[in-house]
Amino acid sequence: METCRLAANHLACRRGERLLFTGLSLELAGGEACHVTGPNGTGKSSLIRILAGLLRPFVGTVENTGSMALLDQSLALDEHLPLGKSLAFWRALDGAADRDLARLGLAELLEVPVRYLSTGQRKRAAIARLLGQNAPIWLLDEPLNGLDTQAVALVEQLVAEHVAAGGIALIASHQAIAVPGMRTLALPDFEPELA
Ligand SMILES: Nc1ncnc2c1ncn2[C@@H]1O[C@H](COP(=O)(O)OP(=O)(O)OP(=O)(O)O)[C@@H](O)[C@H]1O
Repeated sequence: METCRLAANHLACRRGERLLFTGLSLELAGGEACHVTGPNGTGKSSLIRILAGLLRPFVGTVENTGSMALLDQSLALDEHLPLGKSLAFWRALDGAADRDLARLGLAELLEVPVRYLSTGQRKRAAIARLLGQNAPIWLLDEPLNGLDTQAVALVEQLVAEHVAAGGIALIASHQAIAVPGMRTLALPDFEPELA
């Protein structure tokens, strides 16, 4: 896997008139995972979006070496196509074979239109897309939502494998997630006054 690094320098995040967090710095090298925790509304998803380059920080900078793949609540698959064809669209762009479809329990669902997939099946499909991107840096926003116990264990295993192979995983989740050696970053539950 290509060398990777992800650093956030003195980030502050403003949403509307609220300052969600300030002075947030982190640095992750290849082989490291971080679990971002915090009560509802503290800014876990906002942090992930800032790191992904989808939201401008109020203050601070993000640096990354290596490409990033984002897993969040949106599913970037054509709802009207069967799952297999929808994944094939991205496979043609990524130039990589779909990985682990059987392991994700998707092999039997390739003929099913994406719009008919259940919540957990949609999440599994999103994970297939994540794997297909072959990105060294994973940004995962609530990756366990909607998954059954077996699938939760599979995600934990996939993250552990990714990190063991030299990748980075940053995971925002309310739920406990077991990955060996993973650090925790707890977002504070407070609202600093805007200057
Ligand atoms: N576009 C927006 N404009 C104003 N406020 C916003 C916007 N998007 C989100 N917020 C607010 O920012 C705060 C943080 O939202 P965010 O989704 O980052 O929190 P979270 O920690 O991921 O929450 P949860 O645990 O509920 O998923 C919330 O109070 C939310 O209402």
